[in-house]
Amino acid sequence: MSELMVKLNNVVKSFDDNVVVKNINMDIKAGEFLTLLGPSGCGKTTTLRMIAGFEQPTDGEVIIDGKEVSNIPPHKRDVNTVFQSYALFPHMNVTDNVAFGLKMKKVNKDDIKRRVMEALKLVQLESFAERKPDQLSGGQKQRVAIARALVNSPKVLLLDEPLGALDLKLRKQMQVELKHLQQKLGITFIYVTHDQEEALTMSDRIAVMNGGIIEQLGSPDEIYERPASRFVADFIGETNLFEGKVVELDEKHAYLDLSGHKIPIVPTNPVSLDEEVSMAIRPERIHLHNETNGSDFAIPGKVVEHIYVGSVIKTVVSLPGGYQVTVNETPEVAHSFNVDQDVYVNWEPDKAVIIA
Ligand SMILES: Nc1ncnc2c1ncn2[C@@H]1O[C@H](COP(=O)(O)OP(=O)(O)OP(=O)(O)O)[C@@H](O)[C@H]1O
Repeated sequence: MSELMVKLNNVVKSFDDNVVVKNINMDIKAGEFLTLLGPSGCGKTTTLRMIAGFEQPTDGEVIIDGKEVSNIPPHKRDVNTVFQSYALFPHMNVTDNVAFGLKMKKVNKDDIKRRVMEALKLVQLESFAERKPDQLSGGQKQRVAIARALVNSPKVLLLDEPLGALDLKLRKQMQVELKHLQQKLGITFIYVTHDQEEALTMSDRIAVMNGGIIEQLGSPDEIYERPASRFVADFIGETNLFEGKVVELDEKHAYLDLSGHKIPIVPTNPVSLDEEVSMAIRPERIHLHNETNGSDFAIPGKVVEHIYVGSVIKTVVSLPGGYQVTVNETPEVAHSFNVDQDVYVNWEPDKAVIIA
């Protein structure tokens, strides 16, 4: 997976005076599943459309498989796009929808038939070949759209919120199917979504975008466990954020002062004495205790409420300095602490991250 497939080189896109993609650089490897993730309006779709060829960069280069393609139209690039809206031809049956691109390219009839059947088989729609789009469910329509893209054997498949119109259960099922398909075919997938759970489930790497820039590019694990910025920590999953001053440093730890309590952290980036920093800790990394238990540190607090969310309970605890933290625990553990009870919270020092 080391061969480079798509390269974005200082790519900028403006619409009139509005710069919506600001100097993006990104290397996407052959066979990689890369997701552009971010809130509405952050520039994900515009970035994808520049790779597809539907938009031209205002500045910079788009390189696909070693070739600069910025001025090459979409149909001459080795890429295909799957849209949320499916974009199927309503008057054509499934076979004709999937065959359309190959017919336009004047591929011979036998090859078209074979390739269409192969593509329908990949998405498990062989028995639906004669149906029209309005005789299919949303998930089946999206499978047709995927088959229509795959039939061209593109080097890169671009997917713009392809599961956005499906209900939660079907979306989860299709996420797994799409990931398996991508692994089986070994095609580079570039996937746009604003759904962080979807991105974490499917991707080899995620580019978290915000305001036209990439805030962080990394594996789901890196993005989740080591968010590089406050925005990433906040946008991906749930997190507890603290502000504090570095009051002590030793070989392994930095110690933050949080309203008079010294909190040890294992910093991944160098920090200096007296520096004001932000610290993020995930709810599932915080533990509740009745006593200090002689641990390295324990912050006293009071249970505010329990929130039920299925298999975990979110316990909100007020801490000194006006902070409130959310702690995820199993129902058994959470229920052993009552609302208004005095408690202690702590975590492993290496589970907290210092962020920019
Ligand atoms: N053709 C256009 N003309 C003018 N502005 C545009 C055009 N296309 C996109 N924009 C603007 O560019 C910004 C980024 O849009 P883009 O569609 O890339 O965002 P997105 O991250 O994909 O958001 P969403 O998740 O809502 O689709 C938005 O402010 C949008 O209004």
